[in-house]
Amino acid sequence: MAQSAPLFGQVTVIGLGLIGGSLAAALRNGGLAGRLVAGSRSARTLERGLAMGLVDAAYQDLAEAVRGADLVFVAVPVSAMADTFAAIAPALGRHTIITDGGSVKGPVIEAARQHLGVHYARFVPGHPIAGKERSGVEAADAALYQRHRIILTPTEATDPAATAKVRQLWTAVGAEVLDMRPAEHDRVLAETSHLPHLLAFALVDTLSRQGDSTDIFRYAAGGFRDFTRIASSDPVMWHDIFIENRDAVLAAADEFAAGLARFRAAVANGDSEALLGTMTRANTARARFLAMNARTSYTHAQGATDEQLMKADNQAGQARNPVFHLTPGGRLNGQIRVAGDKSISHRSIMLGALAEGVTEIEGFLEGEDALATLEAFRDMGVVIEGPHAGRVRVHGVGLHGLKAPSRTLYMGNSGTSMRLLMGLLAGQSFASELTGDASLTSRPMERVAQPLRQMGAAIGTTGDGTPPVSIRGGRPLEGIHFTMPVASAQVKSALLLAGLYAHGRTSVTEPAPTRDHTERMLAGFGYDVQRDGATVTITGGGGLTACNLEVPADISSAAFFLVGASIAPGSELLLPHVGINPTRTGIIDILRLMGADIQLENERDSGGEPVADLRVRSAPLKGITIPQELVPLAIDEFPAIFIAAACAEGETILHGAEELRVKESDRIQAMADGLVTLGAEVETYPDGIRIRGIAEGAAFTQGEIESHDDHRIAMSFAIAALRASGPITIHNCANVATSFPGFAELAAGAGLGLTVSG
Ligand SMILES: O=C(O)C1=C[C@@H](OP(=O)(O)O)[C@@H](O)[C@H](O)C1
Ligand SMILES: C=C(OP(=O)(O)O)C(=O)O
Repeated sequence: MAQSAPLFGQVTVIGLGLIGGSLAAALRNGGLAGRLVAGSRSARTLERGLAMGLVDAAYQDLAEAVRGADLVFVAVPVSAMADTFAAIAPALGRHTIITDGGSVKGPVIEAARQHLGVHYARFVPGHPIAGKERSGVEAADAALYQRHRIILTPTEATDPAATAKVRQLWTAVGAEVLDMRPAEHDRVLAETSHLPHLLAFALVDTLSRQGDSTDIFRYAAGGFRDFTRIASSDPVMWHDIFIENRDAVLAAADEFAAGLARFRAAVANGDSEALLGTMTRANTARARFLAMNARTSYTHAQGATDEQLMKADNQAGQARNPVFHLTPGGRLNGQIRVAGDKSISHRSIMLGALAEGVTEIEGFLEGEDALATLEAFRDMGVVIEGPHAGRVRVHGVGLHGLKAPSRTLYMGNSGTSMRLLMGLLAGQSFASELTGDASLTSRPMERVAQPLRQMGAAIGTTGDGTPPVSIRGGRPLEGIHFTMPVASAQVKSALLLAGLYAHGRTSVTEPAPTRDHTERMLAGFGYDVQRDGATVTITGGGGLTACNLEVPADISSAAFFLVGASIAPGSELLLPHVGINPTRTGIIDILRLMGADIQLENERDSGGEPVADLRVRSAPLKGITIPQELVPLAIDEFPAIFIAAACAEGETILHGAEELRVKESDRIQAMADGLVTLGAEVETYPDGIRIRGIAEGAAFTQGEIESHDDHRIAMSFAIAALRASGPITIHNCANVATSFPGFAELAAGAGLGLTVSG
C-alpha cells in the first residue's frame, strides 16, 4: 500500500486478535497512524504485538492505552464490550472517536450508551466481515480488509463527522464500507450466519443422541459433512452470539420452522408441485443471492465453488471475471448453432407463467438475462422445471395466479427483464421491488414508469429515474393510448403486458418499427392482438393458454459471426435455425449494403417466428451511411457493425442511434474508446459515430480493451482480432454469459484465436 500522510495521530486498538491486529498492521503498512498503541488484558498478546512491530506501545491498563488517542478500535468479544467501555471511558479525550468490530450490533450499542457517557456521540458501531478461520495476534494480516466489507451501523445519536472519519479509516485500508441500521444488521446476520450455525449444531446434536448414532456417523456422506462443518465452530463464541442476538435469532428460527413445516407437509401429502417448486427455487437461489450481493453475474456465481462464491461475496463485486486473450488473424469456418434468442426466451417464461396450463419450451437461452426472468417468476410462486439443455417446463398460474415475492426481484444485467416486468407487475394485487447489477441500476426506467403511471400504476424510481423500482400494486389500471417518443420494444411490451390487466383498450404507437415478439407471442398464447400500421392494441380481461415453443437461435448472437466471417478473408460459416423476424434483420440489411455475402437458406416458420439457415462468406466491405429506418432493427448489433465498418473501405456514418448510450454501457463511447485503442480513426456524435475503415490487411493494432461489463462490447472486440496485427486482450468478460454463454468455445471452434483466463 502506498505511504500517505497519517489520517490519525494516535490510534489505539483494544484487543489484539486477528481483527484488531490486522487493523493495526494495515494502518502501520499504509502509514495511516502517527502512533499505534495496543491495550489488552493479556500480557503475552501485547508482547507478541510489540515483537511483531504492530504497535509502538502496549498497556494492560486499558485506560492508559487510550490516553491521547484520536481513534480507538475496540475488538474484544461482544460479551466483554461493556467492561471495556467502562474501563476506557474515564481516559477518553473530548474528540476521541470510538469504533468497534463486534459481530452483533444492538447489545454493543446498548453497552456503549450505558458506559461511554458523553463519548457515546462519537461511538461509531461497526462490523468487519472478514475471514476468521484463524485467530490470535499471530494471524494479524495487513491485507485482511482489502476488498472486504465493513458494515457501519451509526445510530441517531452518532455524530456524522465521526462516522465519516471511521469510513475514511476503513476505505484507506482497502475495505468497502456499507451502512445499515443496527437492527437490520442483526437480523441479516441472524438469517445468514447465526441460523445456519444453529441448524448445524442442532442437527449434529439430534443425530448424536439417537441410539445408533455411531452407525449414522460412520455412514455419513459428503452432504452431511458439508452441512455440518460449522458445527465445529467455537461453542463459547457462538454461545455469546446466540445470547446477544437472541431476538433476531429467534425470529429467523421461527421463519425457518415454518418453512420446514411446509416442506414436511409437502412430503406428507405427496404434493409434487410444492416439492418441485421449493427445490427448483432453492437450486439456484443461493448463487443468485451471492451474485446479487456482489452485484455481479449470476451464472458465474452458479458455476463457482463454495470458496469462490464466498470470496466473491466478501470481495464486493470482485467475482472472478474472465479475460479474453486473442491471437491476431485467422478465419472462421464450419457450422455454428448460436445461443437461443434472448428476447423470445424472456417472453416465453413471462407468458408461460401467466398462461393456464403447462408451457414446454425448447431452445431456451440459458444466459444470465433470461435466467433472471426465470428466477423472478420462481420468486413469484411459479413452478418452473429446468432449464436442462434448453428445455424448460413452465407450470402456468393464470393471469391472476402470481404470488407476492418475499424479497426484491434481482434482474442482474437485464433491461428487458426489468422493463417488461414493470408493466406486468403494475397489474398485480401485490407490491414488488426490482433491482439489478451496477450497469442496470444506472439505466433509465422512467420511460416505462411514466406511461404506466398514466394507466394508474403507482411506481417509484430513484431521483435519477433509475432502479431500484418499486411498484405499489393493487391499483386498478385503465387502458391508454400511448405514442412512444423513443422506438423501444421494451416500452411497447411493458405497456402491452400492463394492458392485459387494464380496463379497456391499451394501444401503443411506435415512431419506427421495433421487434414485435410480444405481439406475436401473445397471439401464439391465444390472446387477441390488433395491429394497424404503427399501432398495436390489446383489450384487458382475456386469458392466455399454454403452448409449446421452440426458441430460434438469436440473430443478435449470430451477428458476431456474420461480421467475423465477412471481415476475415477465406471464411465461410453456416449458422442454422436463426430467427429472421423482419423486425430484427437490420444487421443483415446493413451488412449487405456494405457488400457482405449473406445467403438465407431453408427459410421456414417456427412457432410463429420466421427462421432460416444463414450462410456467410467473406467479402470486401465498403463504408456506408446507415439508413435511419434500419437503426431500431439492428439496435443491439451496432457494436459488431462498428467492427465491420473499421474493416471496410471508406467511411461509415451512423446517426439517430442515441439509444446506444443507455444500453448495458454507453455503447458509442465504449466502442469508440476501444476502436481508438486499436488504432482506428473515429469521431463520435451524441447520436452516432463516424468510422474510417481499412479495407485490406490489418485494420487494428494490438491492444487492451475494457468491455465495460458489456457483453456485446466484449464479443465485438473478440471478432476484431481476425483483422488485427497483434494480440488483443479484453477485460471483464463475465457478462458475455448474459446473452451468449458458450461464445468463447464456439468462436474458438470456428477458428477464432480465443482463450479465456481468470
Ligand atoms: O424487447 C426486447 O427484448 C429488447 C429490446 C431492445 O431494447 P429497447 O426497447 O430499449 O430498444 C433491445 O436493445 C434489447 O436487447 C431487447
Ligand atoms: C440492450 C440489451 O439488453 P437489455 O436491454 O435487455 O439489457 C442487449 O442485449 O444488447
